[in-house]
Amino acid sequence: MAPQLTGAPGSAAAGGGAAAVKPQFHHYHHHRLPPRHHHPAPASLLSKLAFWSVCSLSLLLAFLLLSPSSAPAPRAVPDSPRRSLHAAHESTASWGGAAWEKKVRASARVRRPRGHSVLVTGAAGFVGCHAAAALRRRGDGVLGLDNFNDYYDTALKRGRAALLARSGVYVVDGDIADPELLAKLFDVVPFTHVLHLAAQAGVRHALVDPMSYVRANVAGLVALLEAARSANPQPAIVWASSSSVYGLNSHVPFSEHDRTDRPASLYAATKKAGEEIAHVYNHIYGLSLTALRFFTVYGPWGRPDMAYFFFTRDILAGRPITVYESAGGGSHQTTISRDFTYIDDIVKGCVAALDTAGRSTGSGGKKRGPAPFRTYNLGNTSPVPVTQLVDLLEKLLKVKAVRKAVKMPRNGDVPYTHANVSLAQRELGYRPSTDLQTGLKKFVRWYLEYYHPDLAEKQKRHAGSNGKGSRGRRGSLSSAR
Ligand SMILES: O=C(O)[C@H]1O[C@H](OP(=O)(O)OP(=O)(O)OC[C@H]2O[C@@H](n3ccc(=O)[nH]c3=O)[C@H](O)[C@@H]2O)[C@H](O)[C@@H](O)[C@H]1O
Repeated sequence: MAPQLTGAPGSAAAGGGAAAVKPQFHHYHHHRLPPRHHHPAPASLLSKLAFWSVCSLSLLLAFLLLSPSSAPAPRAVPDSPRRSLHAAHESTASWGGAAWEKKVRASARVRRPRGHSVLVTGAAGFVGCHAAAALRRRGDGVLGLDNFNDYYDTALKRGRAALLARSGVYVVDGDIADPELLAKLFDVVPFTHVLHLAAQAGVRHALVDPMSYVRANVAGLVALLEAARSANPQPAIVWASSSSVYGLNSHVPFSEHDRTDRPASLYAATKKAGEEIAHVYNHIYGLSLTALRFFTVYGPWGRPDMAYFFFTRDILAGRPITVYESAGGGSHQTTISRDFTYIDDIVKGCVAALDTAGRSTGSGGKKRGPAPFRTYNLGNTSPVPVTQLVDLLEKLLKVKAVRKAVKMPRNGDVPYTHANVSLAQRELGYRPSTDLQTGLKKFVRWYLEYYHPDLAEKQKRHAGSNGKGSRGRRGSLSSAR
């Protein structure tokens, strides 16, 4: 039975709990202070002094109790659920306790011979939820981890997690930057692999909130690698880097041998930093590490901050869309293009990377021999101009877009991406098979069913009367069927 996913936006507001303990003394203080020249009787003065001392002490106590750094939690197994209160994302989620551990173990239990036990970080994210579902479908043990932050609509993230829950994948509500939680997870489950997809994504948003990129993509990655290198056994790690590391590289198609030292955005710089950090952990601790450079991934259950997604929303609402049309000063390209890659192709690449990842060699925090260190492009190999993306959306939505063509601003975007995937093809058997038109059709069908079920129904009836009927798949993560 398909879940109803069109409800109100999620209520999991990050950091909302702090307001409840904020002292509201300002007005009280102001109104009750005695007049300046009034001399109260000694007894009354003493009782006032006592009253304010108690207030100050309570405030100090409340501050100390709620401050994460002042109350380091012990590494011991907590009997009752614990609240995560970490600076990177003030998750109000609780974890720990016997019932929680049972759920964690059940989710990570392998159900096929020689299957993997995989921790998927960012499991309530776009790629994370599809990858977790695919691994679970073939019988791998899968545990999700996600902090459900509000970078975009948390209801969408909760919806993805709800679907995963139905297929037996539990998504722990917690942060990758929470070392105690990570240590606990590795204590409870001897993960063979980590698919690390939790990150602060989005190229342009880095102009707005640069520190969120440093926290998630640098500090968060280090926290995860620290936990993995101390784990016994050490897992093999496959993680999401980005096509954006190629930055101002003008040699096309982009190959893994090309320069990646000229990023155009802070997002790209943090992903590039991640690749270097990963090398350190491979070199010192013998962790098996594979970086996958994703090229503009799109599809059902996608990210609302990406152009194909918000273009769809705005076209349907009759709002103008801004289409970047020329690079202005680029050496060889004038058309802004992307190597748009369909989610199912990316998931196949992730699964193949997990299957082919050699083992980590360290134990007890020490390297015992060389471990694999790999980097692969996962793209589609056929760039499409953004103007053509809009043409396709107009056709599929049957609505004309109100286009505002502008020269690409200097906002971190690069003019052009194009993947050379021959290395992934050779070593992972990666062969992208979905062109943009086919993939967008699947995205649009999902989008309408999720956000505009009436419109979806109308389109279906129309297609049915033309002999092209399709069965609704609302609430399903298997987008390829
Ligand atoms: O491959 C990656 O590593 C990255 O892919 C994605 O970034 P991008 O390729 O930039 O995708 P996206 O924002 O959808 O813009 C698509 C096109 O629309 C153009 N664009 C964008 C906005 C706008 O208003 N107008 C416009 O023309 C824009 O100039 C661009 O040409 C992920 O978001 C990122 O997290 C990272 O994973």
